[in-house]
Parts: sequence; structure tokens; C-alpha cells
Amino acid sequence: MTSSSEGEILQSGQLIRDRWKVNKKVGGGGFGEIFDAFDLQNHNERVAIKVESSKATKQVLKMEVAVLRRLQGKKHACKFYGCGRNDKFNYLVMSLQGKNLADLRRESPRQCFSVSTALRLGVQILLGIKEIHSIGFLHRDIKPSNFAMGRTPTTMRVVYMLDFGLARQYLNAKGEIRSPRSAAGFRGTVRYAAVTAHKNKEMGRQDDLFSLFYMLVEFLQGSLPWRKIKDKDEVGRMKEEADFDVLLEGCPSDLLNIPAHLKSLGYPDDPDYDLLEQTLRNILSRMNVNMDDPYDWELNYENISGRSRTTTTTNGNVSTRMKSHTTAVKDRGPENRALDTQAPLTMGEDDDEQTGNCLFRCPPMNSTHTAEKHDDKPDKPKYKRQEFMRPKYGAVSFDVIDAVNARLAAAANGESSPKNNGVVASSSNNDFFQRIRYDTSVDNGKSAGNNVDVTIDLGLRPSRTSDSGPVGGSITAPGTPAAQRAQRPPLQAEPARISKSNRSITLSVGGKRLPPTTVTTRRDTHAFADGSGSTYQRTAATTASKWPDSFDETADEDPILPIDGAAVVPRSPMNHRFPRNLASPPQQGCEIPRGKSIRGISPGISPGICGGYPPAPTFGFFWSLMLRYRIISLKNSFVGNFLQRF
Ligand SMILES: Nc1ncnc2c1ncn2[C@@H]1O[C@H](COP(=O)(O)OP(=O)(O)OP(=O)(O)O)[C@@H](O)[C@H]1O
Repeated sequence: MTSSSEGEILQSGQLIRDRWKVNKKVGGGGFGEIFDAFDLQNHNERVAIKVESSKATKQVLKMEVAVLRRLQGKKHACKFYGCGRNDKFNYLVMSLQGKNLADLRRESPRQCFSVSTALRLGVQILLGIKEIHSIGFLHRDIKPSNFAMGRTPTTMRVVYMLDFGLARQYLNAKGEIRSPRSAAGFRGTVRYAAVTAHKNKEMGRQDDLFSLFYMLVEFLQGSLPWRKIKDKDEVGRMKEEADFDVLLEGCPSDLLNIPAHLKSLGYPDDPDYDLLEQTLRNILSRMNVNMDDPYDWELNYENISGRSRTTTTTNGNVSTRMKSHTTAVKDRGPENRALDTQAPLTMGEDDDEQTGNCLFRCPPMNSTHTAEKHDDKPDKPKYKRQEFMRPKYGAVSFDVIDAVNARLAAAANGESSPKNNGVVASSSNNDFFQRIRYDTSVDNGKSAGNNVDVTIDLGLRPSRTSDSGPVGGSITAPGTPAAQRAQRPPLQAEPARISKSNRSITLSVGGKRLPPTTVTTRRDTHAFADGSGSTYQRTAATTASKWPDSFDETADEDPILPIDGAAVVPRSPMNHRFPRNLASPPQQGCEIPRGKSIRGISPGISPGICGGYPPAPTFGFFWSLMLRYRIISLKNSFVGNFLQRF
């Protein structure tokens, strides 16, 4: 543990948001520094604050926040307390855990754990990995220093997963596996990275599990054969050629099931988590190990302190054996313990445990791909009703989606009624209503009084009445007889509006010429506003829509985005394709008070994109084109993604 000192982002005693008082630095890695602090508003409870300089070239804290929030309620995730940013740093406040597993292993006299401890940790880490996979993300930096034991009496035997800075979504918005990129930059930590990462290939779920396998080998054997190798490609080759029998020499032979299963998996395949868990549990039960038994450190490592330790033979029987690898680890003194999470570019004894970010530096193994392709650009998400979100996001309001779709369908069927606000649309197959769908939702909570009103502008204008010729602003299909159009009631002059009550939604479509300032007040429609520690959450179903607001709701200081005109929100790695043009800053403090309403529209809507609201355009192709632009620009918006299927 280190104390904070001059030059660090936070200083001891510093107050953040008048709530968290910094105590001292407890960790630091390639991407951030971690401090422990007191929560002055919660009986001085100890919390961890991870900070990242706002000048850091690689900003990962937003991703951490995004993932940690989704993991709330999972057993192996830290509690999320808040986040924010100012001109100097971004920060994330979460529950403080105890020692990480890298430190605990190094404190062991032989730098290894007993089989009992190693495999029980393995079970918990496996379940933690399963949790992050269940929310659609890969961790991509599974290693001992990214797991820590709880620090309270009730959590001290629970393993917590840390550090989601390199996470990546492997599911698209439909819950399908995203297409693998032909080249992806190396992500992770050389010592534990799967061969896939060494080859700069797209990592899949099995690769997180391969990292777990390497961790297990290290836990049991005290080291990995490539521990001292600095060259990433060389390490990759060693892993590719590794003989698992040799790696697991002297360990329960059942463990061979793990790499055997993982090697059988390709990028899109579902790992058999149960098989892996059962493999570990079977060994533990043969050894009569109880999951509640004390861990090695609780026994002061006395169970493994001699030159031999109790373990099992390859057939799983318990025996005592000499370790053959002791010479490989005896030079690892306590002085090296803190190295593995320091800056990734310094190569110390344990540097190969550092998180790598070899983007643009490390050519891929066996690959001719060039560096410019090695980024985290996501594949273009396809937005549809997101069935996969249902079990994971609990109260995602599919009834909202259905209600909107029903309204759109009604409009498409040419109904003119209060329900669709007088909008008459042709039932022609070309009608644009038939080609859009509402694809996400506002999770509005279950209790009454959580109503949220959202305004969506579809870019329609009040219609001109006309006896002949096209009528601007009417929603109609090209080819609708002019006479029919002329009798159509005008669209309402207000922006289209979705009023969402607790479990229902009303859509009205109208049009209004919006001056730029009005348009731009709509950024807060990312249906995403959960207060730190709040008892309710509102979430949109798409990550991309939430991304830009990751810090906003708890930020108490200057926004990073410029205040004046048409600022472009930095594109998130998850949202490269839809830069958001803004003409006003994001609303800070976008927490939606209970019972209040918010108004807004996609930040993607901008006069710049749509070319403003042209006067009295000829209906037909022009309107269709404009609407298409606007619908496209609505993608990833807070309240909904309209998908236009032309
Ligand atoms: N919530 C927490 N409670 C206690 N300690 C923590 C917490 N989060 C992180 N740490 C400590 O800080 C160390 C570094 O944290 P983390 O891995 O998040 O930083 P990083 O900069 O991403 O590191 P790396 O580049 O090594 O992956 C962890 O190994 C752990 O010891």
C-alpha cells in the first residue's frame, strides 16, 4: 500500500463532492490510481476511489463505470457509489475491498496457494467471469491483481472482480454475438492473456476463461513458465506450444478438462461454465474441502509454509509432494510485490503482469494486419427489440416498446384518431411508419410517480393546407393522391411527443421548426439517470446511448464538453459511428427526480445534420429523405432507437 504524495491526482485529506475524504493511495495501475477514502455522508464508511487524469490519452474510467453499473447486484462486483469528473480527473467511487490475489499469492512463502485455496478462488473467479459475460461484456484483463477479497467480516471470503477498463461488449443490441473484427489490438496483460490476444484476434468469452486457467496454474505451481519472458510474441508462442500436462504437473488431472474445453471453443461459442465449475468442485469435494474453510492467508500460510505442501496427485488423491518449481520463484522477494500494477511501460520483475495496451506498437503474432486496424471500434450495432436485455435488466419496459410500435403500426394503417394525434398515414407499403420501429426503452421503475415525459422530434412540420400538390409536413406515402393529402388534418405544431407513464406510453407525432438552441436542449434524453446510491435506476437498453452520460449525473464540477455551439461529444469506443453534434452542453445532474418529467430528443438531431427545417418542402422524396436522416440520427438516443428499414 502506498500513501498519496505530491504529484498524485488526489491528496490525502482532499474532499470530493463534500462527501468523500481521501485517505491514502491503495493501488495504481496502468490506467488509474486507487485511493481509499471515507464517506462522510455514510458513517465514514470506507470506500475506494479510482481516479484517472483527464489528460490521460487512454480514458478507460467511463467503461469501468458503464460496466460496474450494469453489474450492480451481482455477487462478485463492487458496489457503485458514484462517479464524476472535473477538469483534472475522472473518478469512480465504489466499495473498498481487501487485498488483491496477486499480493496474497506473493505473501505466501512459496508464492503459491494450496489446492484448496486455489480451486475455491477459481470457482469464485469463474462465477465472477460468468457474471460479466452475462451482461454482455468480456473483461479482457483477467489476472490476480484484478480480483480482491472483501474486507468486512461478511465479505472477507468473497472474491470481487475489479477493473473493467478494458472490457468490451461481445453482444450487440439484439443480444447476438457481434461479428469478430479481423484484427483487434492486444488487450490485457501479457502473462495471463490468451493466445487469441497475442495474435491480436478478437477475444471471446473463452479467452477470459483461458486467463483464469493461467491464473490457476500460477496459484498452484507458484509461477508460469513465461514469467520472466518480456517479449509478448515469445510469450504467445510459449503459450501456444504449452503442454498442459506439463503445466499441470503434479496437479489434479481433472484440471486438464479446463483447457481441453476452452480449446474446443471458437469466438462465438458459449462456454460450458457448469462443466468448468463442476471440474473444480469435484476436486474440492474429493478433498473434503468445504467452501467455508479458511483460506491460506487466514492460516498465515502455515498449511503451505514448508518445502512441501499438501496437494493431490494427478489422479486426484491427496498427497504431499515436493514442488519442482521452487528455484523459479525463489528470487521473488517481497520487494517486488507492488510492481505488477505499475505503469505498463516499465519492465520490472513482474512487469509481464501489467496490463498491456500495445495498440499501434506490437505487431500481431502470425499476422500481417497493420496497426491502424487495431482499435476497439465496435461493429455497427443493429437495433431491434432487445430481448436479451429482459433477464439482465429486469424492469426494461418492453411494454413501452410494444406500445410505441402499436402506435406506429396504427399510424401506418392510416388511422386518424386521438391515439395518433390526427396523423393519417397511408397504408402503403412505402409508408415510413412501417419502416421504423422503436427499439429501446426507458426503464421507468415500477412504483407509481416515476413518470417520465420524453419529447421526440421526428422533424415533421405543420402541414400547409393546399388544394393541390404536395403538402409539407403530412405523413404520407409517396403516391398518395394530392386530394387525399389536402384533406388531411395538419400535424400538430408541437414536437412529436412520447409521454411515458409508469407502464404505458403515448406517442404523438407532430412537427415544429426548432431553432438550434431548442434542438440542442435535448441531449438529456439518454434515458439514463441513476443517482449514486439511489434506490431507483433508469436505463436505456443500449450501451451506446448511455455512454456519453457516464459521469454526468454525479459530476459536480465543470463539464468536459464545451458550452458553446455545436460541440461534438467525444465518440465512445462503443459508439464510433454516431458522433453526436451538440450545440449546448450536456445537462449536468441528469438524475430524474421521481414524478418529474424530462424533455428531450436525441442529441444526434441537429440542424447541421438535417439541414434545418426547410420551408415548405415538397412532400415525397424530400421528406422521406429528411425523415430518414432524422431517424438515423435518433439511433442511440436516450429514449429510443428508431430503425428505418428501407
Ligand atoms: N475497490 C477496490 N478496493 C480495494 N482495492 C482496489 C479496488 N480497486 C482497485 N484496487 C486496488 O488497486 C489495484 C489496481 O486497480 P485497477 O486494476 O483497477 O487499476 P488499473 O490501473 O486498471 O491497473 P492495471 O493497469 O494493472 O490493470 C488493484 O490491484 C487493487 O489492489
